[in-house]
Amino acid sequence: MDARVVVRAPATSANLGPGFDALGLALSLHDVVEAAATFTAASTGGGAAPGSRDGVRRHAEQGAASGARALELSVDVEGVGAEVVPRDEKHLVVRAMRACFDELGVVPTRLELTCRNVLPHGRGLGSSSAAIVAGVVAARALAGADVTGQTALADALALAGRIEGHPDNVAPCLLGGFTIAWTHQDGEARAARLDPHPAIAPVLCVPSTELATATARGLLPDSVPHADAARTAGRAALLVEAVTRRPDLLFEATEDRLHQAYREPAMPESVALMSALRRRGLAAVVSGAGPSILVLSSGDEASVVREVASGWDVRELAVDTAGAVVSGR
Ligand SMILES: Nc1ncnc2c1ncn2[C@@H]1O[C@H](COP(=O)(O)OP(=O)(O)O)[C@@H](O)[C@H]1O
Ligand SMILES: N[C@@H](CCOP(=O)(O)O)C(=O)O
Repeated sequence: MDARVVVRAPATSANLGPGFDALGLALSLHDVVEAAATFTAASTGGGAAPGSRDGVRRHAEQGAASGARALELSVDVEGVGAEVVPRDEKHLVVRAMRACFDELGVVPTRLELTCRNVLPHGRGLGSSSAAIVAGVVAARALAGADVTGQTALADALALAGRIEGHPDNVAPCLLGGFTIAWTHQDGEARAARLDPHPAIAPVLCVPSTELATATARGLLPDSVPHADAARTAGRAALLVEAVTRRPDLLFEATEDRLHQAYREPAMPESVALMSALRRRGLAAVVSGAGPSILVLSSGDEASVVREVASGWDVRELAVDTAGAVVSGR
C-alpha cells in the first residue's frame, strides 16, 4: 500500500532584528521534497479512514504493537548540499519524518525521498527548518493524517519546534507570512500568523561563506544589560506594527541589541554591510543567525542595496504567504 506526496517548503528569515527567537518571515524561495512510503499492514490496517482522528489513534495503537521493522530507505538529493548531506537515517528530512511517524504511531517499511534543494545551507535562511517542516508535513500526509486543520498545524509546529530547538523559523515555514512564535509553558512551540503589509519586499544579501546556527548561538552571552533588553523589547513590539501596517517605521523598528553585535566576530563582513546599509537609511538586519543580511524594503530600495552590497549575491524576493504546501495525495 503505497502513498506518495510532494511538499514545498519556503525559506525563512528569523529575528528580523529585535525579534530574537520570536519573529519570522517566509520568503519566496523553496525546497521541494517528493516522498513515497509503504507502511506495515499492522500500522495502517483495520479499516479506519487514514487521517480521521480515529484512524490516527488506531495507527498509534497498532504501530506500537507491531514492534521495530527494518526500514528500506532511499534518499536522492539534487541541488544545494547534494555532495555533503547524508543519505541515511541522519538526513534531516528523514529524521523529521521518523519522529513524525513515531508520534503518529505508523510504521513505514519503505521510504523513498527525492529532495530538490534550492535554499542555501548555513546562511541564515532557515534551510534546516525547511527540511524539518517538509519532513513533518510529508510524514503526516503519507500517514493519512490531516495537514491543514488547526490541530494538525499545532501538532506539526510543536514537533518541528522540538526538532529545530527554536520556533522562529519553523513557524513561518509552516504557516507562511509573518509570524510571532513563542514557547508555551508546556515547552511546545506556538505561533500567531499575521499578514505583512503588501509593500514589504525582502531583499537578501547572501555571502558565499556558511555559518552554522549552533556556532552563532554559541556566541551569545548568558545575560544582557537591562537597558538593552528593554530597548529591544520595545523595538520588537514596534516591528509588528511596522511589518503589518506602518512600513515607514521599519528602520527604527529593526534596531537590535540582543544578538547581532555579539555575533559580529563570526561574520564581520556581514555586520559591516548591515551598518553601511543602515547608514543609507535602509532597514537592514542579520537574517536569522547570519551571515546573510536582510533588508526589509518597502519601496524602490533594491537599487541602493545593489550599490552598497556590490559583489554580494543580492536576491530580490517576495513574502511567501502559503507556507509549506503539500500536493499529490
Ligand atoms: N534540505 C536539507 N536536507 C538535509 N539537511 C539539511 C537540509 N537543509 C539543511 N540541512 C542541514 O542543516 C544544516 C544547516 O542548518 P543551520 O546551521 O541551522 O543553518 P540554516 O538553517 O540557517 O541554513 C546543513 O548544514 C545541513 O546539515
Ligand atoms: N533565532 C535563531 C534563528 C536562526 O535562524 P537560521 O536561519 O540561521 O537557522 C537564531 O538567531 O539563532
